[in-house]
Amino acid sequence: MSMGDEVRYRVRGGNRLQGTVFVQGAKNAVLPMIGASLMASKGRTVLRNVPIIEDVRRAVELARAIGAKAELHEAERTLVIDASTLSSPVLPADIASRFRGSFLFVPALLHRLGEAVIEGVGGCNLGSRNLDFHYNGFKRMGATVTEHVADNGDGLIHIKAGDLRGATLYCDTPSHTGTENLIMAAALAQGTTLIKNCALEPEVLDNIEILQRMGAQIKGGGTGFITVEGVDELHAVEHTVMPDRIDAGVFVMAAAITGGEMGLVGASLEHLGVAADKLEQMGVEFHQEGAVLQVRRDRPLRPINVITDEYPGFATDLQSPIMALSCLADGPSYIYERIFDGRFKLAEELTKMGASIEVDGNRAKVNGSTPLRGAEVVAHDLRTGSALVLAGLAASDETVITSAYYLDRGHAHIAERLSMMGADITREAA
Ligand SMILES: CC(=O)N[C@H]1[C@@H](OP(=O)(O)OP(=O)(O)OC[C@H]2O[C@@H](n3ccc(=O)[nH]c3=O)[C@H](O)[C@@H]2O)O[C@H](CO)[C@@H](O)[C@@H]1O
Ligand SMILES: C=C(OP(=O)(O)O)C(=O)O
Repeated sequence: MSMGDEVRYRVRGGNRLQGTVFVQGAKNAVLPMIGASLMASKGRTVLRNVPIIEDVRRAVELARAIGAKAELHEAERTLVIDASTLSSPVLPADIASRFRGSFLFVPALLHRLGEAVIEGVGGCNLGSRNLDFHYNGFKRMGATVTEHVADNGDGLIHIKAGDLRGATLYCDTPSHTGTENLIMAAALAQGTTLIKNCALEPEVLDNIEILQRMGAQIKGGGTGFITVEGVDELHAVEHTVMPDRIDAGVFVMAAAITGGEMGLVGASLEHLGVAADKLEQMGVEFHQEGAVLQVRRDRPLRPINVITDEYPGFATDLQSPIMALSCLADGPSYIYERIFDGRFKLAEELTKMGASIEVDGNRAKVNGSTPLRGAEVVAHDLRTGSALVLAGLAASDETVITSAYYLDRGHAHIAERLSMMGADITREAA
């Protein structure tokens, strides 16, 4: 990722955070919604509460690259998409390989143009990230999937839709984007589709909601079995993106790691799933007051045992942040990463800051409590980035986080939002 090293964050730790913060719209909800909006052959889709993050900027570029009109009104946090002019089935590598959500454009291309050409798929490098559940599902519905080598030697994948027909589909494990892509493929297919072992994440449900408002016939959202009755067309609608539970979780932990107190506007305790219970066990107090989640931590941090799992289990995207927090807990914490097989690169960065962490495959033991000190550290991926910001907030001296484009992929205005609560953090872009 070439832009990676150009962005840096500098954090000077030690300040207790206090105040009110606005939780952004959810990255993992808006990306499939942009994919859904491309399925409407006429009209303009209006998405509200859109997070102003790099992944959304890439999605806008990609929508334009395939012929749609897309305007991101940053001050209004509103995205307007007119997909009536969709014209190219090619997802070009220079944009598509910079974010994972690019693959959520595939169902729209299959339905609208009869084919999709995938030159690259991005996303954080977290070990192996396969797409077989998606490809197998598309094939069961009648698509053909072939791999080619382009003239420049790079591999590309060509999916030809034919007439997509309803079928019985499944995910081997409840894949988040897999469930979304199969629902979108089924929404405009002929006949009925049953999808087994579906993901239950709130973002999947928010995406089902927009699709239903567009005219899709979907039943069973929030259960392991989803049935989709294909319809002939979907129409453009207006929809407000749900709040980002991972962004909320990071701010809860910013309050926790600094011994602070915060009101999070838009955060939902329910959406935090087991993460809320784990943070409570560590010593965080929560009070949901309508749309505001009040949090504080004024007792010593206790160690924790975390097992990442699909929703409502402990979200893997909060695993790195809680690893940073557990460095300051009073005793050993145990973390078992079950979703991705390469999501512990953070450990070596935290070690540079004085942490003591033993990694063994997908398990890590964090030997707390060790005082953290500022260092120059690398954001290997988005959540490593947010975890290092947290560590920096609690560390002595200055922490410099390089390769921080990743952080901007998923968090909007993070330096400004933390500064408003008393943090000393600045963003530098070369
Ligand atoms: C844009 C988006 O929404 N990203 C989220 C989404 O990623 P994403 O949708 O890519 O994650 P999945 O739920 O698909 O992946 C979970 C696991 O299933 C495996 N798998 C997945 C699909 C497949 O076809 N074959 C296969 O083997 C993956 O390698 C991984 O080990 O869910 C992840 C897990 O909650 C989050 O960390 C990401 O932030
Ligand atoms: C892994 C993540 O995102 P993506 O799937 O977009 O790479 C993430 O949000 O932490």
